[in-house]
Amino acid sequence: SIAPEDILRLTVRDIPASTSYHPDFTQFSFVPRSIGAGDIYVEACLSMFKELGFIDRYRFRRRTLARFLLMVQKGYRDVPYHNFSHAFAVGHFCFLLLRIPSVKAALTDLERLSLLVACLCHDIDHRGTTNAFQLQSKTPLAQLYSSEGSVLERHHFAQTVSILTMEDCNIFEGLTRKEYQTVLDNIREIILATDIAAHLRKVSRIKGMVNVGFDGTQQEHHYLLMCLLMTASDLSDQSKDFNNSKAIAGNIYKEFFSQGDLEKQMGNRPIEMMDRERACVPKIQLEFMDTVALPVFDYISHLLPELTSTYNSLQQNRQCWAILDSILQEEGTSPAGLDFLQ
Ligand SMILES: Cc1nc2ccc(C(=O)NCC(C)C)cc2n2c(-c3cc(OC(C)(C)C)ccc3Cl)nnc12
Ligand SMILES: [Mg+2]
Ligand SMILES: [Zn+2]
Repeated sequence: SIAPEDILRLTVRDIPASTSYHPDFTQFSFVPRSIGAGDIYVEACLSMFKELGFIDRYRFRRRTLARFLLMVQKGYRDVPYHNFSHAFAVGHFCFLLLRIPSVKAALTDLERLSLLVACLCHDIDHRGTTNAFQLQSKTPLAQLYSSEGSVLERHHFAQTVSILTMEDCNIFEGLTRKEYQTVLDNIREIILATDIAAHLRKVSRIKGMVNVGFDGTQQEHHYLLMCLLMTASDLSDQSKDFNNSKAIAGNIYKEFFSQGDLEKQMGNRPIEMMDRERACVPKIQLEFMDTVALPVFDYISHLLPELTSTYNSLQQNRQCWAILDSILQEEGTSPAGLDFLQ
């Protein structure tokens, strides 16, 4: 175990290259970001579709799938957190979930296909700012979608559909009309489920499903399970070794604090979480772990016992944040910027 004061000093550099930690792509402890950058992502995505049997089952043309994946990768912006490496990490975790026998038994093949595609596409063209920012700043996206809500998520879905209409990028061309409609309906619902406000409204229904046990004859349970697998994948960075989680949190706060700076320039006062002068990162992380991340992995590990060790990693990470928080309290340092996260 790491001594508390050492946690502050640990940096991502101190940890041996994460591949030495995570020898195997098919383990939940694998750190997807450790595979580097560039087109290797597309290769890895192709092998995920292959291994899940989707290429054969839905007669994907490899060239079409490769072009689709390249357009998805290109669709992401170079922002600190909501970039393609986040999408790939989310897709990889989803890939591991979809291989679990009880998930294969619970969901239809179309639902599993919808989940993997939705994970890779769920944050396409993210600008590194929140839905609240879109509305307050009356951005073009807000002009488009403010009346429906989930502004960013509707845009992520719209971008996904537009890629499918591009030259030789429609991976679903081999599906029947009914299958095509079902997959697009699923992908829309799954991407909309990644709006944190929508998630918080829905989480009690997910808890209800966990209490009574998954019932495959209920469409509502299929829908709630897909949402739960999506949000767990979206949060999966927090279930890896603490240095990965800490580094990822650092990227998220780069986005949050840049948004806060922008809001100040626009004459608006950012909320504390976005204000680099006021935010206490470990405190926000503790609250986020307790109110959002831990419940998601608590529920999913009740449904899928294979996720127990993942839930335990989140709890360990939560403890690391608690230690960081107490150290910063004792030191009484000014609200911590991001330096200790580097
Ligand atoms: C490490 C980590 N810290 C975070 C700290 C705060 C917040 C935040 O938005 N707080 C304000 C709320 C409580 C009113 C989000 C954080 N977060 C996310 C995240 C999750 C999302 O949505 C799902 C997946 C559906 C939960 C959507 C967007 C994001 Cl950035 N992913 N990782 C993180
Ligand atoms: Mg999102
Ligand atoms: Zn995401």
